[in-house]
Amino acid sequence: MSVNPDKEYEQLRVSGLHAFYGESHILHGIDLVVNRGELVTLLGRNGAGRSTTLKAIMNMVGRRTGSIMINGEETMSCAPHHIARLGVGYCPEHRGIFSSLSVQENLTLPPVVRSGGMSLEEIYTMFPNLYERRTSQGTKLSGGEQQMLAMARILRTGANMLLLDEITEGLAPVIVEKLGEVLVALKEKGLTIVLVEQNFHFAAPLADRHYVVEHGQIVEEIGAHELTEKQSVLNGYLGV
Ligand SMILES: Nc1ncnc2c1ncn2[C@@H]1O[C@H](COP(=O)(O)OP(=O)(O)OP(=O)(O)O)[C@@H](O)[C@H]1O
Repeated sequence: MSVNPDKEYEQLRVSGLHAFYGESHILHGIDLVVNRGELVTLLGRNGAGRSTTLKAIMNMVGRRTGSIMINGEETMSCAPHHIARLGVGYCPEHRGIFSSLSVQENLTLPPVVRSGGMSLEEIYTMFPNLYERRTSQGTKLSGGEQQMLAMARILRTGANMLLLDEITEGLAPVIVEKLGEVLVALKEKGLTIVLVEQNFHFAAPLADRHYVVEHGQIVEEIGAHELTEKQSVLNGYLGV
């Protein structure tokens, strides 16, 4: 797959983003920037608004106001499939696979929304256990295999920016470690990753920067190099 290696390129800019579920006002002016090739986390307590931020970027929540620029293009009025065509792949919290289909069918079914998607061969090299389970039905897969399949489906679509929501949730440590290796490999390919993650020990060594979300706003931005110095501030926000 080919990805622009220019790391200075600003791929995502969210400004003054408000989002609502019906009458509930959930996001109160989110501001964040993600550059090409960066891995950025959204940290915060349960209910802070991290998942809603990813859904709002995809235009998958109710009413929104503000601005979302992807590759310099304003996308507030774009449908989710248009946003996918701009290279954004969204992996929701509860995994998006077709459980009645086999692994291989799941990997060949998604429409290639843009050029540069990973070939089946590349996918099976990155996820050897999916190759071993290629004829197994989605329902027969372990949680970890389902998570890998969900990510693999997105990589098939040619996405170069991944919005990943709680991908390690409920998975065994050995699978979490494997997912970490996959994220490192994707970063090396130049992909941009926005990670909503409860498992800070998983996210910390992978991330370039962290945004802390509280009550639907970004309340702190912490660079990887500042983590030690700001650990107590971060712990305060996360309630640990
Ligand atoms: N479909 C929905 N309808 C109404 N309110 C919702 C909906 N989804 C989420 N919310 C509310 O929006 C707020 C933010 O939820 P969100 O899922 O974005 O939080 P989060 O930071 O990702 O934490 P969590 O890990 O709990 O999901 C919460 O108060 C939640 O109850």
